[in-house]
Amino acid sequence: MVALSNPPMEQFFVKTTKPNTKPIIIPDIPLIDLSKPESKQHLVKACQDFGFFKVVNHGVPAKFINKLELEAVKFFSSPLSVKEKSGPPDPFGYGNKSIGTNGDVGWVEYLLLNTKPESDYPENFRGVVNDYVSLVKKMACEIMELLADEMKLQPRNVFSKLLMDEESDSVFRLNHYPPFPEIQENERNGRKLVGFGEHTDPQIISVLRSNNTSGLEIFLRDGSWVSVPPDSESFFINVGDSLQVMTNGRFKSVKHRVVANGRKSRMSMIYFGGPPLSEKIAPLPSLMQGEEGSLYKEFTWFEYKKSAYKTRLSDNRLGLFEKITAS
Ligand SMILES: C=C1C[C@]23C[C@@]1(O)CC[C@H]2[C@@]12CC[C@H](O)[C@@](C)(C(=O)O1)[C@H]2[C@@H]3C(=O)O
Ligand SMILES: O=C(O)CCC(=O)C(=O)O
Ligand SMILES: [Fe+2]
Repeated sequence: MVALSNPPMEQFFVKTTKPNTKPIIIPDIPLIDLSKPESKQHLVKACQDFGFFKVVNHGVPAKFINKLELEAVKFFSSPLSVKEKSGPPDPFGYGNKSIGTNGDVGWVEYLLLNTKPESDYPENFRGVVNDYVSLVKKMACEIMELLADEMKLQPRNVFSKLLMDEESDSVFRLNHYPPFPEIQENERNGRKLVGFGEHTDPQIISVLRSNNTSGLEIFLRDGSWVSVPPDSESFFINVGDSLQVMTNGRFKSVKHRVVANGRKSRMSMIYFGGPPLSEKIAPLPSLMQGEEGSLYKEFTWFEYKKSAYKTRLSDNRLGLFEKITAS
């Protein structure tokens, strides 16, 4: 029998630019209060400036979040041999340390689930995941309708209908980042342990909720990585590559990553809202002004996804679809 070896530990680290420095805490992470009507302008600005924001007063009852978190804790604390019965992630299922199929590794174990009804889920997850996903999808749709309103796009469900479509190709992910005790020693040497390497999400919108353990970092346009303070009662939203294309680059899909924590486990749950496979991903005609041309070649979500899944996490996936413009 051939023993499967773990990837060498060196592969799990990234160099930090300045050793011995504390992570920068994002100064003003855009905060959207969904109970306030003026959130619309704020939302558009957050999508343009950061591609990332935090949502409060979101209307998702804590009971549904807690139930799912409890099942996730139970699942990840079960023996590896039990978890592996739900793997490998091809593309759905349990995965451990290896992300995707192109050589990425991370200090993480996870469960990737199809959000389509009747999908095959590990025991105890079916009801809780379905309840959670429907609520979070509803919130994502509300956000996208507010965005459409503010941008004067007709109909106002121009984005949200893609997630509501029966054929919507959405994914749900549970990530568990175990603590890594030797982290401080590594940080002193200017190295961070990567939980989930830098990347952008390919879909339209991602809705993330985590426990109160830090780790998520976003990449700002000034070239710095900033740590996002965790908040288990809020949701964090990020613009995906497809929404960047549909807005012809007005909204930015944010580059983000997760670094491991020295003392505590981080647990996150993410809904990735995607369009149907056959959907053409292109700038919305009603958004284009004057002589403005599309920045992107034409493609369907199926074509983008197929290409994206051949890439490594940190690759610029959209680059392949950008039009080359003469300057
Ligand atoms: C390395 C990879 C993992 C990923 C598929 C890919 O080839 C490139 C995109 C990755 C990503 C990032 C966002 C989501 O977590 C994810 C499920 C997705 O749709 O694209 C993952 C993919 C994955 O883990 O399979
Ligand atoms: O686990 C997290 O906090 C973020 C993970 C992530 O970015 C992803 O799964 O695409
Ligand atoms: Fe992500």
